[in-house]
Amino acid sequence: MRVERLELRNVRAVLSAELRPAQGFNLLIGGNGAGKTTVLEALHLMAYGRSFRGRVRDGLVRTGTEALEVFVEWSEREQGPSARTRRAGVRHSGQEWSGRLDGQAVAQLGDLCAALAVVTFEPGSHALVSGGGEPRRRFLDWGLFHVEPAFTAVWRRYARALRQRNALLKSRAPALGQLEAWDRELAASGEPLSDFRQSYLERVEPAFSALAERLTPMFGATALSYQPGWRRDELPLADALLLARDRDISTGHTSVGPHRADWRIEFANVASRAHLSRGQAKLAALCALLGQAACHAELAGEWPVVALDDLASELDQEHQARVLEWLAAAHPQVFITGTDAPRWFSRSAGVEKTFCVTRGDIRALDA
Ligand SMILES: Nc1ncnc2c1ncn2[C@@H]1O[C@H](COP(=O)(O)OP(=O)(O)OP(=O)(O)O)[C@@H](O)[C@H]1O
Repeated sequence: MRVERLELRNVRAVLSAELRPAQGFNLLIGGNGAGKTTVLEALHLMAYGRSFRGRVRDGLVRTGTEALEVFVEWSEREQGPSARTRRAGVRHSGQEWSGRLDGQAVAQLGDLCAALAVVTFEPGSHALVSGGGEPRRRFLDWGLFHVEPAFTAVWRRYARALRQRNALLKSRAPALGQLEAWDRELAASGEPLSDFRQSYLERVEPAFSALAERLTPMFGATALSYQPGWRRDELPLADALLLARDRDISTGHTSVGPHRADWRIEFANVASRAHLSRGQAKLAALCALLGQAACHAELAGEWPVVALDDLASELDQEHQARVLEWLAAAHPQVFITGTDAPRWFSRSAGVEKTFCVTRGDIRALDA
């Protein structure tokens, strides 16, 4: 996947900008507060429906304007017979939005997000390792939305059943027949949902381990282990829901199921993730994200776009070099922001295009 054109209007400090990035490495260089991260946020918005720094209404729309606009044109499967150019645009006020994909209005933001695949590593990415389970579940679900056509329906069915069951539980005296009906729905969707997630994690693991060997050899051998959200090795979800029913009625929420699922990175030489420094947690998160990108390349037949925010301040030079060498060999389209170019580029001719960002103004440097 390769972004050919990216347009931003009224996104934070950027009044209006158009970028025509290259395949390979694209650097966005500028001073603090210049608007470099904003470009990655715009890409992320198109791929996830929100910025990695929060929702659109949390400050993404330029002050004094009504709505932001982002437009992306990208090519898909450039090498194959099904090569095509796709176009997506979104206008978002923070409250309301409208979007178009390939000339058609889209009904759900999710339809836009399913089209463009972007993997973003940013200062908050360590939450993938050191935070709660939510970002790790999102990690799995994002991958599956893109590579497993049957996943979305199963996910929606489970989410709906969970909402309904929780609403019923909150009524404190739920009708047993209704509760049983939603339990059946949860079990019927939760079992395949867990199968999808578990097998996806197994698919990510080899790429993750290969990267970890390269980036974090001091941690020793690695594994990714999945926790389904109930004792799946002992009983089916239907039984787990039945066993938890009295407790769930008294607490007013569903205590077992894939919405409580999680996964863990296990390193042979690290007793607990609490022993990881923040920088080490970031490295582990980067291995997971790039492992996911590599897995996506294998399953979807092409690389997602890779966005690395402020790489030089996140990793030391040795680790930057290892990451950049790996990316140079794999050759996805990459966007990297920084106040300066990572030093690795001074010894390699890897940069395809550099954009100078100054107070919301973005200009390509002539090669
Ligand atoms: N809603 C907004 N309207 C106008 N300007 C905004 C808005 N939100 C943020 N800004 C400005 O946009 C800039 C933030 O841009 P961004 O975070 O992309 O900078 P950056 O180049 O990545 O900076 P750094 O190197 O410090 O991380 C800041 O100058 C900030 O004051």
